[in-house]
Amino acid sequence: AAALTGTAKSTWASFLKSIASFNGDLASMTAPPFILGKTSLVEYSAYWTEHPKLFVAPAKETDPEKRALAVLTWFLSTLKQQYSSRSEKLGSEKKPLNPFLGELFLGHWDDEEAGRTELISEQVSHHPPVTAYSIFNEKHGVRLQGYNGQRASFASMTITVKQVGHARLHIDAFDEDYFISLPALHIEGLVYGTPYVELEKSTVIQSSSGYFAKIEYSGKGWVSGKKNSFSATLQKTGSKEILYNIAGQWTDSFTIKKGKTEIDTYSAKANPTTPLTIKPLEEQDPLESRRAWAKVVAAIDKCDYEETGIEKSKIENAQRELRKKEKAEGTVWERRYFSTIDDLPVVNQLVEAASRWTVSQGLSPLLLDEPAKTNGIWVFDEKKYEDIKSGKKDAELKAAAEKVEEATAH
Ligand SMILES: CCC(=O)OC[C@H](C)CC[C@H]1O[C@H]2C[C@H]3[C@@H]4CC=C5C[C@@H](O)CC[C@]5(C)[C@H]4CC[C@]3(C)[C@H]2[C@@H]1C
Repeated sequence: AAALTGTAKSTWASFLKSIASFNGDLASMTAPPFILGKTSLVEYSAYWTEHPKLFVAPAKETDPEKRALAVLTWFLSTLKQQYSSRSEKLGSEKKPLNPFLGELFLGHWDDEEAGRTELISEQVSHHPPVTAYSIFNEKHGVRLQGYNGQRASFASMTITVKQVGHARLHIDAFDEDYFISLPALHIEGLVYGTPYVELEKSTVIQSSSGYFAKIEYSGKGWVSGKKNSFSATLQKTGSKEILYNIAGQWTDSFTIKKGKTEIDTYSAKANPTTPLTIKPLEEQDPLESRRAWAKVVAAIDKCDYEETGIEKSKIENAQRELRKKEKAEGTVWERRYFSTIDDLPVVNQLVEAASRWTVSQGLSPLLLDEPAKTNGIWVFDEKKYEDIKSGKKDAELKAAAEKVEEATAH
């Protein structure tokens, strides 16, 4: 990307100085106009399933080992979308819009083979920011749910982000669960004004069928020398035998080896993503992200940063007003699709099993993230979903939307 020049260069320099003293909450930072993104973080859940065929593939594998490999392959295919699609489309990472409490992102992918895969993403916490999501394909009985927040720190001109939360895949046909931990990342290229994500350290996938995958990330100048690199292994939990070795670049292609024999390769280029379908803005609920941020996005498109600030403040002031009212009434904002639970037994033993590996590598044991870090352990609430689908909650939804619209209007 072209190096920064003129005012952009000076605003970026002062921005970097401000990051040096930031408090860890990325969302609270005011970034220079050219780095402002037009996408809310609540939309990022969609990156998990832009390849519906790969998402449902495990449901067709009757052999548990091959099914675990299909899950690992799907997970690896999501990394490019999650962590580099904005740089590819926009030339660099951008600062996401900071979702307000209750902000929704709803959509689906239609694929001739996979059928319909539905996406529900909701900002379930604003302080700290936490996004929860549920993505499911009824035809193949494959469901992903999870939640995540970010803890950022800054050192030697690099922003390091640790993700809190986890993802969990369930395959109905085999009543199988996969615990998926989230990669830590750091932002490179800040000093040139073209920030991009590099993944680091390792993550694991632990299945209830007794398969364990670990993925170790490395970047340019590290062992592998190439940026966005990884190497992964799949083994039976507790066994030393490596069943499969997978290695390559998560932004490009990777090969799958059984022993010394290469049995498959995956290339992002050969796997185009399926577009997400969402409702036209006028049909969206006022809490849906693209409708809620439409005026801010329009102002950014016009490069009218004063108007951007005004429209953003309207949304932020409305949120402060709603929180104040709830405090006065002793109520809390009703999360539309998610609830918190005290414990997640189905995941605990997976986390415990996966921790045996992380501890054996001298890493810290995996935790199901202390609830305090994310204002609770968030799970998709099927009952809430059914009540909404049946229309039972129409009045409540309408009232919630009116509250937000009324608070934003003035
Ligand atoms: C205030 C700091 C700032 O604006 O710095 C300017 C730069 C844009 C760099 C910081 C931003 O970089 C973005 C990258 C974002 C992550 C990308 C992908 C994911 C995966 C997804 O499943 C969950 C969210 C996550 C972790 C994003 C979190 C927010 C990140 C780090 C943005 C930074 C503010």
